[in-house]
Amino acid sequence: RNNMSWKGAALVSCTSSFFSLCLSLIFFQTNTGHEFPEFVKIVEVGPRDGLQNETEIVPTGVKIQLIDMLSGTGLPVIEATSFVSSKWVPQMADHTDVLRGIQRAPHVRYPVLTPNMQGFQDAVAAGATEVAVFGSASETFSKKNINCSIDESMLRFKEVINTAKERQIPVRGYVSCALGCPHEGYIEPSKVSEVAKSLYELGCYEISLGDTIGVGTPGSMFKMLQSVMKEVPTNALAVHCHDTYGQALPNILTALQMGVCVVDSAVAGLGGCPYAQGSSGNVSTEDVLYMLHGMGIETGVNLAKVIEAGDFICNALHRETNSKVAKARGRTLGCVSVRENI
Ligand SMILES: CC(C)(COP(=O)([O-])OP(=O)([O-])OC[C@H]1O[C@@H](n2cnc3c(N)ncnc32)[C@H](O)[C@@H]1OP(=O)([O-])[O-])[C@@H](O)C(=O)NCCC(=O)NCCSC(=O)C[C@@](C)(O)CC(=O)[O-]
Repeated sequence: RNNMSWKGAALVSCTSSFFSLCLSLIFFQTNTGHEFPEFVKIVEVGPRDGLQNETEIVPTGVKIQLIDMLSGTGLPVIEATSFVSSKWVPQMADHTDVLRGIQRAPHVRYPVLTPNMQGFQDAVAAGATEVAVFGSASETFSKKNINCSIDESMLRFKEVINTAKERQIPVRGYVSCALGCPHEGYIEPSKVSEVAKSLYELGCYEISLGDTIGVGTPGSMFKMLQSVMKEVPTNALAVHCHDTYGQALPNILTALQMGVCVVDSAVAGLGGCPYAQGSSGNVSTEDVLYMLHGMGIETGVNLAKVIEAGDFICNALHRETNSKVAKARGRTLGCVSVRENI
């Protein structure tokens, strides 16, 4: 009887979640007038965002092999490492060896994080051809993450972006805490749009809006994007969702429906930010691909090969994958269409 009532409750809960998701999508559709995009660009952040929070140092060879495996999956962008202080993030201390050690595939871009001129110069010396600066919509997070205020960070980024322009190096920009801050809590959408606008005007070609601690919902994602889209063209926006509250896929779906067609994700759902305690990994690349392919949205990425790369890194880390799709793949689900998506 307990089992039956549990199943009944689960069914009611799933059915009501499904209907509320459908209702919210209909609401968003009528309010945004957008259809889903036909193609979505996936930015794989596993080797950087995914690994930066690991307490045990991951051998450089493992990082290189992971990136090389991901390079063979059809992913167009793989964020390889970050040129930050090794005192702050020891896991990324081998950035130069990683960047020099990977086999670059011709159609893949390998951006690296550069918080300041020192990081930029080291990255270029190591062979970086694309970089990313990372700001925050929260003053406190900015201080804790990069040791300066938002205004100071913009001055540093301006120098990086201007030098990058001279060398024709594209720069991506991140806005952390776009849907909440581990220290300040709620962040006004207007603050997110202000920081996104500054980065865009400085010359970042794409602005990735990070739900750093994974607290967002389709409701807050909708409001935040509505505000940002007044300042930055939609085709220059990306979403970067962590899955702490299990909202990453619905949040991404909301963004897609509003016209965003760039999604950051991490193989095996690795990750977390060293300066955002308790936040879980990024949304898994496998789960995003499964959803997109199931909707008929093209990505050019081979999901089965991403799952293989996920198996590799999870074995190396002695860890179970965070990807629901990778977990489900090993089971007999008795449903042909599920396998077709893989
Ligand atoms: C930004 C800094 C470097 C400022 O750090 P600082 O201590 O304020 O820097 P400083 O300019 O005062 O210099 C102090 C020392 O740091 C060195 N230094 C200075 N710059 C560099 C550099 N680039 N690389 C290596 N070393 C550097 C510098 O040479 C000096 O060395 P010392 O003389 O003491 O030996 C520091 O705060 C830092 O490294 N922070 C790391 C932040 C980080 O990596 N956070 C995680 C990534 S962000 C994230 O995960 C969010 C995101 C992007 O994924 C999106 C989302 O989910 O929201």
